[in-house]
Amino acid sequence: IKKDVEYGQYNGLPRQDQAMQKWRENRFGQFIHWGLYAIPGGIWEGKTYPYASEFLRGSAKIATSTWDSLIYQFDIPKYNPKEWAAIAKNMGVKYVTITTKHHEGFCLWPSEYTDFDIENTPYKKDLLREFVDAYTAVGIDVNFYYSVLDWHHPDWRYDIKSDEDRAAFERLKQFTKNQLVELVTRYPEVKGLWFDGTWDNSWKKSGQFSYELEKLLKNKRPGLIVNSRMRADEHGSRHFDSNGILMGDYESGYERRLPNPTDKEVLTRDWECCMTIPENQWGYHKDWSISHVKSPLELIEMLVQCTSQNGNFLLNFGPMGNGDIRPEEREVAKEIGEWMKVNSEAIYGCGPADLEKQDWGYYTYNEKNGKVYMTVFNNPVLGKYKIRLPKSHTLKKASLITKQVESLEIKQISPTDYFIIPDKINNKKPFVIILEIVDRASGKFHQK
Ligand SMILES: C[C@@H]1N[C@@H](c2cn(-c3ccccc3)nn2)[C@H](O)[C@@H]1O
Repeated sequence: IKKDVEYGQYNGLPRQDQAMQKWRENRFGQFIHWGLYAIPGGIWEGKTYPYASEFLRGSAKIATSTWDSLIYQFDIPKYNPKEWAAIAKNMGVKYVTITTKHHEGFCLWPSEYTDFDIENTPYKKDLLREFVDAYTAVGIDVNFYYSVLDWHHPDWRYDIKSDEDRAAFERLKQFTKNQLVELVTRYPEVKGLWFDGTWDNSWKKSGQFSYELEKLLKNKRPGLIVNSRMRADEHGSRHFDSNGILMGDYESGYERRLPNPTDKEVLTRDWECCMTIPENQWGYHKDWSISHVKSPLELIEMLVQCTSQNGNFLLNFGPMGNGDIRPEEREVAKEIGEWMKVNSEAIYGCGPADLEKQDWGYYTYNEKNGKVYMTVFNNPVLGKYKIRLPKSHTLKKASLITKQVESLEIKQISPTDYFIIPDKINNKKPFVIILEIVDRASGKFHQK
C-alpha cells in the first residue's frame, strides 16, 4: 500500500533530459578527495594509522583546534590543476567529482560563510575556480562533492534532543543552504552535486528541508544532477523514499562495492559506484603498503561491469598535501588510459545489452549504433566463447574491435547458442569483440 509521502521523490525517473543523458553516457569519472587530511596523510606523531586517512582526526584522537591549525600548512606548492586535468583526460574519464568540503569542514573555495577555507591558507587563491577552469578546458564535466556532516561547525548536531539542538541545527541547515547556493552560483559550470555525510538522525529528521533544498538548487542551476544520498523523506527514509522510490537523480549507495554481476534490479535505474584504489583510502595516505592496492586490470573490470549494468564508475584519487599526484596514481591513470584508447567504444554511451551473462566477461550495448560489445576478461579453457541469444535473434558477425574488417569464425550450436572461435587466444589484457546481432522478427539490430 502506498504510504503518504509529501517530501519524497518528485522527479520523473529515469530523467531523459540532455544533462542526464550526458551524465549517463559519460560512464567513467574521477573522484578527487583533497583537504587538510592530505597533509598528515594517515600518519600522526610518527604513528601510522591504518584507517581511512580522512578520518585521522578521530583515529588519532586529535583536538579540533590542533587539526584545524593544519590550515596554515596548506600552501600546496605542487598544485597544478592543468596537469591534473591532463592526467584525467588521458585516463579517459568524462567527468570529475571533487570534495569542495569533506567532514572536516575545510572549504576548497573562498566561502562567504566561514573562515575555515582556502582564503585563510598560505595559498589564499580560489583553488576550486582554477580546478573548474582546467577540467572544463579539456571537456571534462565537473561535479562537486559536499559533506553535510561538518565536524568544524559549532552548530553541527548528530541528533536533535533539545531545543538547543534544534536551534543550533537550524543554523547549520541555513549555513548548508547558503554554501550550496554559493557553490552553484559562483561555479555555474557545475553539472552535479554529490552529497555525503547525511546518515545522522539530525539530517534524517530534516526531510522537508532537504526536499526544498533540492528544488531550490535545481531552480538556481537548471539541469543540475544530485545523488540519492542527499535526501531523506519526512519519515527518515534515505536514498529511497518510504514508498521505495529512488530520491535524487541516481542511486549512490555503491561505495567501495559493486552489485552482483547478474543483478538485474539495478538495470532499472541510474546508479554510480565510487571506488578507492587501496582497500579503503579516500584521502591521501602516505603508506599504501598497509592494504591491498587494486591493479588497473581490477579497476577496468569494475568499469566494464558497471557499464554492463547501467551504472557509472567513479574512481578515486587522493592528491598529496603539497598538491602533487602520487606516482602510483599516475601509473594507474596511464594504464587505464592505454586500455581506454583502444576500447572506450564499449564504454562511452553504452549500457546493458539484455543478454544472458557468460563466464568470459561482460556485454555492453550502444543503442545508437545497435552494436553489442563483449569484453573478455576470462579466456575459456574450451578456446571458444559461448553466446546465447533469444530464438528470434541471429548472430551475423563478430570482429575484434582492433580488426573490425575481419570476421571471427562463428558456429551456431543450437537455436539459441553460438561459439565464437578466435584464431588464437593469447590475450594478456581484456579485449573487446563487436557483435552484430539481428532480430529476425524486426530485421533490425538487437534492441534492448
Ligand atoms: C565517499 C566516502 N564517504 C565517506 C565516508 C564513509 N564513511 C563511513 C563511516 C562509517 C562506516 C562506513 C563508512 N563515512 N564517511 C568517505 O570519507 C568518502 O568521502
